[in-house]
Amino acid sequence: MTRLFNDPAEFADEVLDGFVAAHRRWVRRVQGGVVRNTAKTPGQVAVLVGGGSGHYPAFTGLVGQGLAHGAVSGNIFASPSAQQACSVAKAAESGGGVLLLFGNYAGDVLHFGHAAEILTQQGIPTRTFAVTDDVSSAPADQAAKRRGVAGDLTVFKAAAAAAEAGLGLDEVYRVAERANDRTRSLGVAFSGCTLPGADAPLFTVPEGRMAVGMGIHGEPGIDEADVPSADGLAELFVSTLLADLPADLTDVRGQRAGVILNGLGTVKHEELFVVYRRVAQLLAEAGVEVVDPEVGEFVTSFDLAGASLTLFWLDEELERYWTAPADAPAFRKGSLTPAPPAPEDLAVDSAEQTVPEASEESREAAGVVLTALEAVRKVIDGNADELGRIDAVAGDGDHGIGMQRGAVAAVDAAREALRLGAGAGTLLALAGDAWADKAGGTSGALWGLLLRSIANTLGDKGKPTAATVSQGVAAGLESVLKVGGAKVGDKTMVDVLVPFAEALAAGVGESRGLAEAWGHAAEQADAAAKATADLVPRIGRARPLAEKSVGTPDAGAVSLALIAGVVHGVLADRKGV
Ligand SMILES: Nc1ncnc2c1ncn2[C@@H]1O[C@H](COP(=O)(O)OP(=O)(O)O)[C@@H](O)[C@H]1O
Ligand SMILES: O=C(COP(=O)(O)O)[C@@H](O)CO
Repeated sequence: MTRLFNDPAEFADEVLDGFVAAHRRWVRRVQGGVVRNTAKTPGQVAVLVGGGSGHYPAFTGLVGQGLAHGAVSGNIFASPSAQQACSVAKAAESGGGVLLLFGNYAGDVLHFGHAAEILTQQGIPTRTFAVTDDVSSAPADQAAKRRGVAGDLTVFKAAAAAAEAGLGLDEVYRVAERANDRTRSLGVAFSGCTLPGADAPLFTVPEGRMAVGMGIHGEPGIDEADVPSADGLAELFVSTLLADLPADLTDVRGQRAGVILNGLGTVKHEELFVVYRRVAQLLAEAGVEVVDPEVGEFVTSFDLAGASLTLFWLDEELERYWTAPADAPAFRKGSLTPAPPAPEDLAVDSAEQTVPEASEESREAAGVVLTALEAVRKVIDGNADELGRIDAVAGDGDHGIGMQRGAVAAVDAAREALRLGAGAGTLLALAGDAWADKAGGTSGALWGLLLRSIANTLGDKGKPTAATVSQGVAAGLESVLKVGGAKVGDKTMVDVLVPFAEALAAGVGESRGLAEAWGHAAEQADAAAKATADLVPRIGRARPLAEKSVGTPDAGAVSLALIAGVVHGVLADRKGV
């Protein structure tokens, strides 16, 4: 239960403000996250870590000498945006390129991947790597599908120490990959977490029972069992992880391993030490030599009651990086020579925004686009709680907040664009970028793409027509399919976007006006969204909770249908559109 918060939608930003205020020796705030507050080493690879909030000390608490150069910080349990990652990367990089490290979650993969493309195009060589240490999230022969949990720390630490040692970008990437190959984690949960403002936990575990293999956003595990003794939990952890070894390791006797016993939110350090006592005995009995074990909180899951064990199988190189000194707000090891503080003035991009020239007709249409976005904002505001509730049935409960943050940002950006004289295309493009930036998460990335695709087709020259709008929606659909990889029937927003785009194109092809064709398409969208209740999810976070989700529609499908409906209202009010 989270007791102390103000506006839930502002919680993650306010966490960041307070964190930075308390840790100025290590970090400074930049757009999108934090960077080290110490002088840069020219030519050093900048290792940036990131993901959603709610996992402290991941990710911001791991920024400092010997560890990350910066952290990109999203909303609670939602990946940050590509814009945030670009902004933090530009503040942190010092000429050696950038490695973006994050856990393997859809939104993170989309946003960090897009950021890497943008940064590389802008002359900053950038690579990404997704951590996949959670053995419960996929079988060993599908290790690339596994989620990233507390093993984030071993990969972050090894890569960052390699960067600190002066290795180049490709070499630092190689170290991250090797560290990930040799890291395995298993988590358990005794009760769920409750996000700020929510009146119920995101998920529950029956009293006296334990979810085995549960992920850090309540993703279901592989089993449920009675809550064991501390020794019993240690035995489960160690036996499971010794049965899932890296491919190049067959006999653990004589091997050296880093160990992390991680509290997931509300398990006391004292309880962890009791568990660790037995973990250490069991590893010694198996002939494993433990190196620099860590017991505490490293990657949490808000106020979830649970714990995880991570084994990091070391070779000579990985051990050097695992044991190298580090000094971050939430992780200190050894002693190092403090770097001088960073200069006061980190370059801030303060150039006045301008917009390309637009025709009179396009500027007029931009006003209609703004009205439509205002209607979208209103309908999302009115349904945010319900969207969160639906998303919590099988997802992570953040869809309402994410859509709300996206819609608010889109309207603000669109108003400013209109003030600057933008045409319809530019206004919608800026709104889409602002949506993706503030919403984060999978749907933020996809909504940003969708709006940008429509914007590109509208352009700033002539009056948007039914045909250009329909082509824009079709282009948006194509991008969402390509980038998101979902198909019809997977139980996502695609199940609504496909019939919507098809009905719109058909209506426009029959020479109906835009408002009429859109209205018909919106009815199809509404029916398609309702029909997703019958589907079993095959992609995204809802996939593992497949059965639980049947009977509830997909949150992203519902929000898309709501939006299609209110935009029709705006178009219908504009006779002749
Ligand atoms: N690969 C995908 N392609 C299209 N839509 C997707 C995909 N994955 C998830 N979605 C949509 O995103 C919605 C979840 O959005 P949101 O909660 O904002 O993101 P996250 O799951 O990253 O927190 C889902 O309800 C679904 O409609
Ligand atoms: O939840 C997270 C990312 O989830 P997405 O579904 O990818 O948005 C985040 O907490 C871990 O980075």
